[in-house]
Amino acid sequence: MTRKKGGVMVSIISLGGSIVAPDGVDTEFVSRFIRLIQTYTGEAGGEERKVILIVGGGGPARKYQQAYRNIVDNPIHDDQDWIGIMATRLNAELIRAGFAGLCLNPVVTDPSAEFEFTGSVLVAAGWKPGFSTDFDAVMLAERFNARRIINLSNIEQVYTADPKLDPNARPLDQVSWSEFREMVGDEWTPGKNLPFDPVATRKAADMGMEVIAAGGRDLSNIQAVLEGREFFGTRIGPG
Ligand SMILES: Nc1ncnc2c1ncn2[C@@H]1O[C@H](COP(=O)(O)OP(=O)(O)O)[C@@H](O)[C@H]1O
Ligand SMILES: O=c1ccn([C@@H]2O[C@H](COP(=O)(O)OP(=O)(O)O)[C@@H](O)[C@H]2O)c(=O)[nH]1
Repeated sequence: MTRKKGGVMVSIISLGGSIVAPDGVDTEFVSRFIRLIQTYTGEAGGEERKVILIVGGGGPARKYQQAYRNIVDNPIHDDQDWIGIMATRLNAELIRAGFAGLCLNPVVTDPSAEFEFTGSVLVAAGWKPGFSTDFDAVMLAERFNARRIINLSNIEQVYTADPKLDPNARPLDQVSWSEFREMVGDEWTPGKNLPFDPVATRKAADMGMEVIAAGGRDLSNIQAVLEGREFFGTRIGPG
């Protein structure tokens, strides 16, 4: 999550579309979340605090992808992904504009390209087919030498299996990359609901990163994660 260089600390947050736009936009959550980040970046924590938010597609991404699958006989993976990407960009544009003066740069849609980060907050969205915004978050973490990604979703912890499908699924406080890879598999499926996508998982594991998976709606818990205090969630990391 963090990089301390020249007194600047950059936190990388993968903001799940499921909490920004579960169906339509959750405006109450979005305004409360923006206020939290405004307060966090505004406080002097001994160094300048900056935040990069990578925003997912949520309900609109899945609905439009489903509509496309209903319309054509042989839906193409890449086209499903491009539809999802556009939903991430719409959500991201809303968040960027919501930050007003704190976010001075355009939404980043290619984490490998040159871009400026002059404000306190930078907003990123989907890039290209083949993975989710989790992968874009890993790319940005690599670029900013961050060891940690905060992954906020509609679920408070990672479970042994999808708790919506498996009643015996157990929540985990900690899970190693190798165990997690067994859970999520290796293959990318457009629109798939997973705590962290398989392609992002491979890269984050190779880089020895740590992902903190936590619920997006508990703002005091998010603050605790940002400030390096005790929190409720799951640590995914090297074994
Ligand atoms: N092992 C697991 N642990 C927790 N959630 C899982 C797991 N496998 C699948 N899921 C599903 O992943 C969902 C979160 O992914 P997703 O809906 O894509 O969130 P976001 O939009 O926040 O990225 C959960 O609500 C849950 O149904
Ligand atoms: O760089 C990206 C980011 C997103 N997507 C597509 O957009 C969808 C929605 O993004 P994401 O899964 O990150 O949203 P969230 O799970 O947070 O709602 C994904 O399932 C992919 O189909 C993509 O192809 N490339």
